[in-house]
Amino acid sequence: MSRASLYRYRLPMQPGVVLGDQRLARREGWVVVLEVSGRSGEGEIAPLPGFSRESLAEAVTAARDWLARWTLGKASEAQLAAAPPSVGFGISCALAELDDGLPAQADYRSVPLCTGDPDEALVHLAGLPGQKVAKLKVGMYEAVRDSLTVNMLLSGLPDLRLRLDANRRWTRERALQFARYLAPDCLSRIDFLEEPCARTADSLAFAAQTGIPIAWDESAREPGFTLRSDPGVAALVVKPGLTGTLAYCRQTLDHARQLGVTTVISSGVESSLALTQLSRLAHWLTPAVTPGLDTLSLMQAQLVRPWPGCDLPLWSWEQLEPVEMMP
Ligand SMILES: O=C(O)CCC(=O)C1=CC=C[C@@H](O)[C@@H]1C(=O)O
Ligand SMILES: [Mg+2]
Repeated sequence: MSRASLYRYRLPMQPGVVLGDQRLARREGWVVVLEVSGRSGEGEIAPLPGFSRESLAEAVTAARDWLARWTLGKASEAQLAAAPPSVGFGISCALAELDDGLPAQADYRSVPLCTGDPDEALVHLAGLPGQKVAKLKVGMYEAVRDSLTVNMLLSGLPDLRLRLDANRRWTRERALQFARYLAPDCLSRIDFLEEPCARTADSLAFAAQTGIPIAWDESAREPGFTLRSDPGVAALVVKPGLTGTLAYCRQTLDHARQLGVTTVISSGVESSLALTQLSRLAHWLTPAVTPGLDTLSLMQAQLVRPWPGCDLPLWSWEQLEPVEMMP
């Protein structure tokens, strides 16, 4: 006997959270629960506004449709692969948990995300043990201000390395302006700059002209994108929650590895439920690369599965809204 359930959640974000070009007051999505012969598996379906092509309505419609067929034994992996990415990811995680297809082990490491006051970030990073790598958003202010922040962090902490992310906000000229203001002795400690320019050609030209390695993130999820081992491309950021089924994510990671491109598993600002699954996935498939999963600090609560060490309130199943499934 197969049983599928969907639960709607609406988690409040911290005040002032801006992702891409959108302010996000709350994070909405669904938890899918699959039960078969006393075993169960869970997954999270959470398209991210401004980053996912599918809307919340499209996601839940596709999820209810596939799940209705699954309970009748008439759904296929191919149909799931053709579903919107957030649906493919959430349901494939639940299916994987049903048959132990997602290893339970994780180390819950993450590269800290620097948000808010750079001086506070400096103090926080100074206290971190071991190899210091942090992520910093750029492109939201003037190029000179962003470069001053980068210079301050890297000169203040000689053992710090940075992942930067412009979310395709710059023109080539603005990106080059940013690079010109960077302290030359700091450049070697920038692991990569995600998505500097709106146009991929400009991002490649930026990498070639400045020697600053870039990483693809949003571009790699655009229709027609082909990953190549272009000079200057250091990494591919993979957000499984926005990419698709676990099988497709594995294919994507394997393809990048064959091209010699480092892969970094990253959060799509899912709840603690999916983030713990992403940590397991990173430990399994990209164990040598610390993932970018430090997004719980953007939220005001966790969801049914806590992230170890996080002291945000944990919402229980009773705080979720059951969704009526298709007959
Ligand atoms: O990658 C990380 O370290 C954390 C996740 C993260 O930076 C992002 C998540 C979702 C959207 C963006 O704001 C941003 C990104 O573009 O990578
Ligand atoms: Mg990014």
